[in-house]
Amino acid sequence: MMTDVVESSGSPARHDRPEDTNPTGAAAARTGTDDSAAAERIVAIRERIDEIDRTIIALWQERAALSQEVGATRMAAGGTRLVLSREREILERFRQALGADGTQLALLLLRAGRGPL
Ligand SMILES: C=C(O[C@@H]1C=C(C(=O)O)C=C[C@H]1O)C(=O)O
Repeated sequence: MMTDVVESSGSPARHDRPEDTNPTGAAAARTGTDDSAAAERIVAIRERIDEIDRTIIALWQERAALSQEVGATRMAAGGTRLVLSREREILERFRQALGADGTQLALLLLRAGRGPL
């Protein structure tokens, strides 16, 4: 029978799984499965995911600081705070590499570099 489960994203998803086979043990609480081989692999993959996330956060912060420094340097020299042609290049780079999500990501990156407008 179909059962409703709430996945970690918070959105409900439907699975063909009898209620009495829902994973319920301690490993399942951490990884979403009672299968020990799968749980072990998931834990290993998550270590790399966590490493990647730390790198992304550090790079995000470095980029924002550099972008703010460019803006401050330019304004101190009498230039503009933003250069829209350069921003368009960056949006296009991310769109080409990642599609529509890339555009959204680039918009967030550019916003982080601007600080409050
Ligand atoms: C960092 C710069 O200044 C601003 C910020 C940008 C960015 O975060 O990439 C790009 C263009 C400018 O609007 C730059 O001109 O390179």
